[in-house]
Amino acid sequence: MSLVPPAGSDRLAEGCGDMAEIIELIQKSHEAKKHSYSPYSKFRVGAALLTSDNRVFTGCNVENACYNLGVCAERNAMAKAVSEGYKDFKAIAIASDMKDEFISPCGGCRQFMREFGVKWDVYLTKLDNTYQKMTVEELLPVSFGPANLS
Ligand SMILES: O=c1ccn([C@H]2C[C@H](O)[C@@H](CO)O2)c(=O)[nH]1
Ligand SMILES: [Zn+2]
Repeated sequence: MSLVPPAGSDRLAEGCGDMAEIIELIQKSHEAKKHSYSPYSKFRVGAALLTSDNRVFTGCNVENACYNLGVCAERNAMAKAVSEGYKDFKAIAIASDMKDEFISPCGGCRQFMREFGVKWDVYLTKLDNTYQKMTVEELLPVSFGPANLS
């Protein structure tokens, strides 16, 4: 587990580009969470996806009166990126309002992530900005992917 300095504190990030990048990504996932449309679960989630050319695509969960049509924050962020021509992903940060637990992506989102490779990073965060970093491979071992169809 690692501790991310609070917003506005750039000191720890100085001289450490990667760290600054991750802090920013986590902050963006919290921003995205503000747009969460979750009147049924009342569980807000935001995601910020970093592409290999350093673009960020954000997403939030979007629920529906027909419950099963709801879409997760992570999948919305990935679909936004892919639909704009970006599918090389470096990392995704996920934020919820949980204080005591790291938000963990659902099985469907893990499979959706896996479509775009297993060697990229997923930052599971808590409200206080502490995070757990896992690769897609760690989240979904022994997975089924595009190569299995060729
Ligand atoms: O990682 C997660 C976990 C849950 N949700 C959403 C789905 C649903 O809208 C709500 C409750 O499960 O949270 C996400 O967007 N991402
Ligand atoms: Zn999901």
